[in-house]
Amino acid sequence: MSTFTFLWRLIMYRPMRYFVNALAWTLIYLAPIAPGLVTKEFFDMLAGDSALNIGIWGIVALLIGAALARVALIFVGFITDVHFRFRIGMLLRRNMLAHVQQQPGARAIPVSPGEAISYFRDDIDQTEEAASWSVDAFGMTTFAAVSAVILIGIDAELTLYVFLPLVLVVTAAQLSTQRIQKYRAASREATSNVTGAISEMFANVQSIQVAGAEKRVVNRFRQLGEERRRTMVKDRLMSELLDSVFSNSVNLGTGLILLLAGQKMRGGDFTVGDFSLFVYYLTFVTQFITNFGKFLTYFKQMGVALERLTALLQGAKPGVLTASHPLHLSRREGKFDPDEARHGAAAGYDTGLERLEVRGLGYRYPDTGRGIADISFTLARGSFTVVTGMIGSGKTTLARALLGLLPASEGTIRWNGREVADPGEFFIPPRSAYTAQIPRLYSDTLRNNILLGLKETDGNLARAIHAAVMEHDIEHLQLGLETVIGPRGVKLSGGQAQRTAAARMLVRDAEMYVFDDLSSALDVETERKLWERLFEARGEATCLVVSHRKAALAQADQIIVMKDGRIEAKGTAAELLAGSESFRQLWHGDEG
Ligand SMILES: Nc1ncnc2c1ncn2[C@@H]1O[C@H](COP(=O)(O)OP(=O)(O)OP(=O)(O)O)[C@@H](O)[C@H]1O
Repeated sequence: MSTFTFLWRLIMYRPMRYFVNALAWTLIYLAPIAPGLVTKEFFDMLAGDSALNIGIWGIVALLIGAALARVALIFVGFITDVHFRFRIGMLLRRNMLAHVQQQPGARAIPVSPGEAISYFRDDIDQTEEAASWSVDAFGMTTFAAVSAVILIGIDAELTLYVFLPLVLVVTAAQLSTQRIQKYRAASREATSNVTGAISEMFANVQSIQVAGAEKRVVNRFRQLGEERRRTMVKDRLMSELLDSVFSNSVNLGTGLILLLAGQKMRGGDFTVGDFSLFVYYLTFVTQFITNFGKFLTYFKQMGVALERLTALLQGAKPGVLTASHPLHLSRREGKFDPDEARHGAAAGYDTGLERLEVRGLGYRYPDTGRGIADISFTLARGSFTVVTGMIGSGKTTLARALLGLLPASEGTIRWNGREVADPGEFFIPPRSAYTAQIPRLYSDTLRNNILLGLKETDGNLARAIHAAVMEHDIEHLQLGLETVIGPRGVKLSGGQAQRTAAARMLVRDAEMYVFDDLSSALDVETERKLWERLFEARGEATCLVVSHRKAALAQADQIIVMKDGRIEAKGTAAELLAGSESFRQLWHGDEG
């Protein structure tokens, strides 16, 4: 999609609001025409050349009236602008967020969350800015055209002589924006290198001291500081130079008018009022050129923002960004109903799981070409299935592709015989719940981390905590469930973090529980208790568990042994001990 099409589609999202905004700002930009003409009359009156006969107070009243009208227009203009630009920003953010949420969970965004936030904030701000300035560009051009007609009417030659060099000077300055962008980018990068170095130094004080590297680190920091100084000086020099060109061009223009007009005034065909009108409009025409340049810069930046936003869509059509959706800002658009939005994918399925069939499931990571292929198995209601295998054999990939957290490239999944079209939207509570190998915890209380917004009812929290073998840990925490566990749960041990995630999963009633290597940070005794309690608590629920631990394998109705992304063997522990060499190794390896 071209930048222009992007802008056009955004405008067409709310064309009436854009039109009203454009009208308001065109009037605002046209407003100085009137005081310019009044000022001309004032000077002509002093010189006795005035055609209007309204006296000095009449002129003062007209000037005040024109100023007040402009203030009122600007007031209206800001309201129309805010309504238009924030709707565009909200639509883009809404569409991007909806797209990210529809992506398979493990690949929702192709960048770090910090970077994604900068796309949502800065790139969309940039786009809003350009769309908003397009209105100004239109208004300013109209002003320039009207004022040019008036000035040419007074003196075409002077208009040309005065405005042409001015246009050339300011345009030349605008053309150097590319250079200023280059300097700006370099100074930004140098600044982030310096701040990056500061945070690395603070994070690694001990390693720096142990390696006796203080001097080298300080020298490197000096180098980075020096680089930053150099790039900042260039950046500032260029900006100041441009600023001075813009602000001085009015003075230069006035000087030029004086030189050229003096002659004409002596001849009597150019009045003092004409002179004042030229000078008055000159300021606004200069502003027009500066601001038009600004719009061009914003438009270019909008192109960059569009590229970045499109990259975040990971191959989806850029049209996703501008698709029209209600923002639920007015009563007419109605209230947003999250349940209606969420459960579309599951309509028509029975919730109770009788049988889950997976046939020929496959997924390859685009960057390594590794993954899983030809995975087929069946889970019966209430069964306990363990997926096992060596490190890197594809166990996690299997669980994630099944749940739609990775986009499976082949295969089918059937829930009670009916094909699941979108596993990512389908496998959510109350159909299934999942604990990842590396739990995602938040800097909040333990209680909120487990409940994640769910209501606490009839001891559901206590039961989940008991099943996840967490009750002793909570007793030993000074604030118990109200303990704030720090960013990403840093105040918890690895095992506590995993069991918190397990409790989060178990507090949600689900037909199917999927655990990815839940026991990797648990001691043998805690793990034994965990499986025991889980068997007590889960009732009819079906479990799919990634594990290599005997405590889990021994309980399994079915074990799937993975090797190099494929199923190597399937069966109970006894069958596999008799028939699978890989399984024997895993089983005895756990003893070791
Ligand atoms: N995000 C990723 N990008 C690219 N390749 C990946 C990614 N994650 C895993 N792989 C590769 O896919 C293969 C299967 O990995 P997977 O994590 O599913 O194995 P696993 O059996 O769960 O391993 P572990 O026991 O260490 O958890 C491995 O060869 C791994 O290198």
